[in-house]
Amino acid sequence: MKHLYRDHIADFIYNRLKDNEDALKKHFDLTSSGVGCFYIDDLLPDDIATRIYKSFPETKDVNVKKSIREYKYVAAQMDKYNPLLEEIIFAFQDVRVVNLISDICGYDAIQPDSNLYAGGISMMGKGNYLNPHLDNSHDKDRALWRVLNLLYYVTPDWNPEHGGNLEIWPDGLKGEATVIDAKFNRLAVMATHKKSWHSVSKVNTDGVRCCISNYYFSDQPVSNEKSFHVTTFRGRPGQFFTDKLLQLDSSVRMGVRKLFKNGIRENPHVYKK
Ligand SMILES: O=C(O)CCC(=O)C(=O)O
Ligand SMILES: [Fe+2]
Repeated sequence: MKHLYRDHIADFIYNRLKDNEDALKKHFDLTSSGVGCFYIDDLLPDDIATRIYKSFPETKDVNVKKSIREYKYVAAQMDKYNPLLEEIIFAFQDVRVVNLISDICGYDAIQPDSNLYAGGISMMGKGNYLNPHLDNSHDKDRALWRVLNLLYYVTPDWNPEHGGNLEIWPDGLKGEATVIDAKFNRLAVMATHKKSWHSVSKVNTDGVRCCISNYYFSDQPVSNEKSFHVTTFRGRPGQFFTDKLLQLDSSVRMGVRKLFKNGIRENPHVYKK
């Protein structure tokens, strides 16, 4: 009974993906030599997507992450917010949705992450950005590999000129970026591995770019990589000094994690139940 609503949302997600399965498979397959990805628009009926957007908290009521790496607002402790947010997040963890997305991407043994380690909701307002980075390779206990990133955007009338575009760098930061703008009611799915560089361009409008975020994990990595990496940031093309600083920052954090498996402080970005 309790999960009726998330089941109902999952039905819509499942059906929309299923109806487009072949095209999505083709797209993921075509991109997977670089960074496998696909996106699908009109994921949910417009009124549900709008209600999800309206249920986002204000940025003052979530956690800010602000450094030269990134500047954005996040929350994973979902029992503190409008319950619809928890329903939509966990709809993406419905076993039918997880299995269908695994199938589309050609991955086996995928599991969602009920701890919302680095998942949950994210909000980006004017001046917010995410520098190019690789997501942490693992889950919170470093037992599973992070293999897919699901980003569902819900801000009405968001367009590419507002910034906040997802940029994927299949040929690295010296190559061209594939841009997926954060269009209302769009789900973007991308592979995460040791070469899946991605970023979010600076938001330059007064609105807030709202996103529902989920990661999927597996006991096997996407490519034949063997070792752990922390979330690793770089400068954008042209940001020479930022790039040097971020490379140093990543190697220091990597060094710490080699010494102390779980880092020196507990990562606050999880859902404590
Ligand atoms: O918000 C997005 O489009 C990307 C988010 C992301 O890459 C991250 O949180 O690691
Ligand atoms: Fe990321």
